[in-house]
Amino acid sequence: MVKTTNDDKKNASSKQTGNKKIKAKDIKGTLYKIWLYLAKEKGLLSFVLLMIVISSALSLLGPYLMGVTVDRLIEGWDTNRLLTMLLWLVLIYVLQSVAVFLQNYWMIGIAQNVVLSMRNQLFSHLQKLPVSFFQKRQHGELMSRLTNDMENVSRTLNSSVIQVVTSSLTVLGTIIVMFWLSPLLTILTLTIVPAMFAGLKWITNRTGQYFKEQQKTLGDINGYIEETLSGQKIVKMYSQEQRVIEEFERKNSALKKSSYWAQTYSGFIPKLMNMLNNVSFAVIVGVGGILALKGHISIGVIVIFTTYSRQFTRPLNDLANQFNMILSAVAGAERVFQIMDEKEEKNDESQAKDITSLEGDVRFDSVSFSYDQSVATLEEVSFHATPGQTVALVGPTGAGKTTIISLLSRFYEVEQGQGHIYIDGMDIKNITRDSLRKQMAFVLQDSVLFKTTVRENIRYGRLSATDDEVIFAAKGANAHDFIMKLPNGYDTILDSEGQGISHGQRQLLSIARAMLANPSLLILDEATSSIDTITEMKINEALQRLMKGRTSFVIAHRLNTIQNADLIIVLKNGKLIEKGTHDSLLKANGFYAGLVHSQQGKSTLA
Ligand SMILES: Nc1ncnc2c1ncn2[C@@H]1O[C@H](COP(=O)(O)OP(=O)(O)OP(=O)(O)O)[C@@H](O)[C@H]1O
Repeated sequence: MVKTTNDDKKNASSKQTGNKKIKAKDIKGTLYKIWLYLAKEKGLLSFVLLMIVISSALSLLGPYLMGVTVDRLIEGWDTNRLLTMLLWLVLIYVLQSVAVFLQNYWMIGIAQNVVLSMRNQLFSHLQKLPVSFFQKRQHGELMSRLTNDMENVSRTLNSSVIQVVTSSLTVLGTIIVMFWLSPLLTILTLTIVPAMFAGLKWITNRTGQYFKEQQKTLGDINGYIEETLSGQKIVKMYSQEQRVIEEFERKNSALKKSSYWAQTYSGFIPKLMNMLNNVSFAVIVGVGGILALKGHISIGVIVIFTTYSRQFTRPLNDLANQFNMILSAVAGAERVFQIMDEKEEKNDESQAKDITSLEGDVRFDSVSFSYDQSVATLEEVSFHATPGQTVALVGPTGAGKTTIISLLSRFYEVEQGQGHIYIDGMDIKNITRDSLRKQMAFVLQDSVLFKTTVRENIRYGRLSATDDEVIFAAKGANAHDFIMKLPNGYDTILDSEGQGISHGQRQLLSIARAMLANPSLLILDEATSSIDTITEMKINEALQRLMKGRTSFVIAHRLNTIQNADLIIVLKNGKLIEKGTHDSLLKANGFYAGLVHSQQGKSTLA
């Protein structure tokens, strides 16, 4: 078994960070943006800098005074003087620790303030971005920017910034004092540096290769575990257990091999540093001894140099390690800023008005639309829904049903000259987005629930609703009975995955939320997944109640809702090819009639 020490792990992790493919494209620009955040904390930052200067200076002063003490002892200092000097030394080291503590304490405060405001700004900016932005990106990737990337920035600001400044100051100060004491011995000590970096480079090149391999095989094995766990049922059904185990063992062996070499090579780093430190120690003591014998330097100078040489190689090594971490944090910050630079949803037109109520008269007038300006998603779609009507949108997958809803809710905009959408006779461009959406409610296939109580989940429909109103809505949605059977009734905490309640019950909650919102326009995206007959009946009954007196748009997958719709709009390849009632369309014996006949006996239409 390969043993790993803490140092090895530290080196390994810093190496891994360095190996990640993310690299900042505009380091200068990103650093400037980070600086703008840091600059808000200028006062505290100058205290931190002061503490860094003090602690670095004291770290030079301590060893220097020790050397002086050795020389004075040789010259015949008495015990009293020695004790006084020792007290000074204790004071210096105590003060240095205090300065280090304060610089860390204040810097953590600064870092957390910066991260707090970056995270707040990023989150609130995300809320203002248009729907099209989210459709182009994976949620996992966005989550990673809010969590991993921010964490990366936070960690680096917390420690790396201080370490880089302290290390640079210490290295610079040490070299200056060493030159002042003995240029010859300084040059000899410094010769160790190129050897140290050459050795480090040799090892890092090797480890880099193996760490890359290790990351790849680790990703591979993780993916395989996830795949087989989520597909356990299929694995068992087809009796593939043995084959899966063999494949896993093969991947596991590959991981062991790459990890073995990665750890072995990275394990050399601290050993090499130690060896070089010992060599430099021997050189200083040997050459220093000769120089002292010849009267060029005192014994005290040798003592100072031996401490300084350690004090000098360690920060150099730290600087090299921190460099990788800082680069990866800058890349993380850049990814955060990229989102902050994304354009927010367009402002409402200057003439746009707030609306407080709607009759629910909806008219599409020759509306055309394209997501990417090349392929037409909708072509000259026109229809008219009068208040209270139920409109069913029917058509094969990709026909443009969801796009019609997205345009109606202004998640996307109809471009100039591409037609108009009127609500109660007003072009929707002249209605503010916020007030328009307040008049709409959505019951979608996948009901979105939040990790809070049932009560608050329903109240999301109208935040000002009282508890009684919430219960009234739940009763109207046929949800009250099942809620009362939950462990804590309305106070039961749901999780966002909706565990503990069925798919159908989630739909009922979603209907209750819509009832509470009391919208003029209702959008329903029928659930396609199988729901038991009793719950389905409850859902249908609740929906009929919800739809009463409101203009409703139903993206229809089932025959029963469509049969009762006042208007059925049949779409194909973005074109409205038929419209009418179920009976009239059946009589016309066109595309819709064909769809109905071909789907007879099946549960879904589209
Ligand atoms: N955000 C988007 N960016 C680019 N193209 C899109 C986007 N959303 C939908 N489309 C494309 O527009 C066309 C119409 O999609 P839409 O979602 O409106 O169809 P639909 O009838 O609702 O389909 P389904 O029944 O499968 O939900 C499809 O070809 C789809 O690939």
